Amino acid sequence: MGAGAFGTALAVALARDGRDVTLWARDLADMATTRRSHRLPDVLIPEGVTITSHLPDAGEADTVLLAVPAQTLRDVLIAYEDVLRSRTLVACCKGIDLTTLTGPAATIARTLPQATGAILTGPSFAADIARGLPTALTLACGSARTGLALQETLSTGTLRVYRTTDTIGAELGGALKNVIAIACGVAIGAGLGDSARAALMTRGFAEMQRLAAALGADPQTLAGLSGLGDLALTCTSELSRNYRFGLALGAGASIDTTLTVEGAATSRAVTRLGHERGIDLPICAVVAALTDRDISVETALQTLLSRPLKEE
Ligand SMILES: NC(=O)c1ccc[n+]([C@@H]2O[C@H](COP(=O)([O-])OP(=O)(O)OC[C@H]3O[C@@H](n4cnc5c(N)ncnc54)[C@H](O)[C@@H]3O)[C@@H](O)[C@H]2O)c1
Ligand SMILES: O=P(O)(O)OC[C@H](O)CO
Repeated sequence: MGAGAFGTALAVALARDGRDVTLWARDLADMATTRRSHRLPDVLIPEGVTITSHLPDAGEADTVLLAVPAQTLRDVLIAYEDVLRSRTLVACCKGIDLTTLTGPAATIARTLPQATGAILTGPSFAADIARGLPTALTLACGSARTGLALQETLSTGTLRVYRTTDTIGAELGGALKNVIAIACGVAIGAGLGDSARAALMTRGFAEMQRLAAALGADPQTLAGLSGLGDLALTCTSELSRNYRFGLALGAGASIDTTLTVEGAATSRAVTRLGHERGIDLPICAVVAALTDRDISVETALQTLLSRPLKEE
């Protein structure tokens, strides 16, 4: 579900590997004839993928990949409850819901408790997956048995899927790395240098670990693909929309508001979560304030540099 960049890339990769795939688009436009998503225009969707805007066309499909933005996941689950509630739902989005302050796996569990929920996350650009470039992902599912089955279902010759039962760690890693990527983009966009970016990545990772530990995640999960792996990719590549959003903020350039930039809303959500739980998340808070245009880059920098000195 979701024929944007990621949903299309996953459909293409899985169909190429022989899976029976139906790709659901909210708005079909001319996709069924052009066999292209306007979010991934260079990629031709193979005939093996059934493209539809009518969800019941998914028929008996027992696994549904939800590749919609994190802030829309809850609405999608509610709108299509009848079709989704008895299936295995794999959230492919990276973010924290602003209303409930929950990640995708927890959002599924709360909204459709009868469904089996899982999350697919980790360092991966849609364009790379669609081109068949080697990519490693994390599949997190509270049920070890379902996780094992999903790992088999979603792995292909070029997509290597690792599994974990730590859904909270996996979803926090994917959500928070986007916030830190915005901070890194701002640093580079404002000309603060690579050393500043390395500091933000490292201290940002400390914030990810702190929040994850407080919410009951396994610290090892954060050191894996869904945390450190995706942080490394997103904070260093101009293919990342979150990083590019930060670059534009830092440079004072115009922002492309049509793009999905998950870290913007998530910076606000995790800042609220931090306040509620009494957890210090200074980089996330600064990103939220910058995103809301509440502070300048200069103030953001001074805020971080003037904090009390501490042990690492
Ligand atoms: N693009 C990537 O490289 C990539 C990689 C890994 C994970 N992701 C994650 O996948 C998620 C989706 O990202 P994307 O890149 O595909 O975004 P996108 O903007 O390319 O596509 C989003 C899709 O969701 C659809 N959509 C939006 N609101 C909807 C709603 N209310 N109901 C139904 N459909 C709706 C849009 O029509 C669009 O087709 C994000 O959480 C992102 O972090 C993306
Ligand atoms: O373009 P971004 O910033 O949403 O990043 C895409 C993926 O999450 C990278 O793993």
